[in-house]
Amino acid sequence: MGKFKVVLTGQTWPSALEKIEEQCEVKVWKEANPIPRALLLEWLKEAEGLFSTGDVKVDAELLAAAPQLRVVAQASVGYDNIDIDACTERGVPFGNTPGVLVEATADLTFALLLAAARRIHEGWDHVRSGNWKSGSGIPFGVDLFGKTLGIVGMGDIGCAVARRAKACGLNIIYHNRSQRKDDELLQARYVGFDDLLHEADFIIVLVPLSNQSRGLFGTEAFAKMKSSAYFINASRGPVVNTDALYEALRNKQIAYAALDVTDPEPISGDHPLLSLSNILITPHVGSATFETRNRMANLAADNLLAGLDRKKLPACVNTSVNFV
Ligand SMILES: NC(=O)C1=CN([C@@H]2O[C@H](COP(=O)(O)OP(=O)(O)OC[C@H]3O[C@@H](n4cnc5c(N)ncnc54)[C@H](OP(=O)(O)O)[C@@H]3O)[C@@H](O)[C@H]2O)C=CC1
Ligand SMILES: O=C(O)C(=O)CO
Repeated sequence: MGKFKVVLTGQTWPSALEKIEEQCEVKVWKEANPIPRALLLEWLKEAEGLFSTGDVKVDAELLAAAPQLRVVAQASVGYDNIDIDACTERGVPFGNTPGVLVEATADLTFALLLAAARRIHEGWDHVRSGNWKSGSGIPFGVDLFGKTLGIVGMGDIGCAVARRAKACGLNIIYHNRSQRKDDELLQARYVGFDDLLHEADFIIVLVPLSNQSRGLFGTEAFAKMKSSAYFINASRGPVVNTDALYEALRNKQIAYAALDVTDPEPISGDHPLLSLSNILITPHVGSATFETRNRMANLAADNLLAGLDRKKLPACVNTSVNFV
């Protein structure tokens, strides 16, 4: 039997690539910019597997252009760029990478909270620019201990953030569409969305992007927050209305924002948000550690190879078409 034909929309880690290349003939997009749509569709004409690095839209048009496709695997837990219904209709299982990135993403999310609360980046700028002549002019922050953290999206990563927050003496409230069964264990209180906005000193957003969560944080939501609130988004940029966030920060309706994700993403260096002094932005690096990205690439490769073999994917989103 010949090798499977597989398309990779970007470069992946050597250990994962080696595994794929043992069984597949691969076409890899190696440029820094995303693969042009027309070229991707051309490449997919005969492809049996698609390995996505996250920067392509997988929809009915793409699936129609890939009649031999057996599986789509993506090296991320979020899959807002994938039309799951379209995959299911075509009988194509889609695999993502839950679990393996939880601790790294929780570390980064909590690091954003700490950096914003204690102005770590501003302190470093102060030192590096040679302005540290005495105790004056140093950036002052706010305490965490005894304050309230509101987590919107208390899932795998939200719970890992909650553990870190508990160790710092924060009280935790959270909002999901439904209450968790393990609140007591988590020592977290379930509240309605508006109550969370009113009560929280720090708000962390970790909801998947969906039609329900798109624009969840807009003018109305920011108006309900404390003027001393810190807002941290590590989920997806479009969960937040960027113009509304800009106004809320500019008018000091809220105190500070720290973002790992933006809309648009990447955000350009001359975007108005970047001119504000009460914001900190990292370039979507939640899972970006050597170990974690390696694990994600390998799980995605395992999903891909299982799908090509018509076997059960280790992590499948549309389980109704997962092979048994
Ligand atoms: N910055 C980065 O690099 C990374 C970002 N992410 C993002 O984080 C997201 C969360 O990941 P993970 O924790 O693994 O996912 P999980 O599925 O484990 O958790 C998601 C949680 O969000 C809740 N939720 C879903 N929709 C809504 C909604 N409309 N309103 C309120 N709560 C909602 C769910 O509860 P319920 O169903 O009860 O509502 C669930 O508890 C990913 O989808 C991804 O977008 C992930 C990894 C890295
Ligand atoms: O996994 C995800 O959803 C990311 O955003 C990148 O790790």
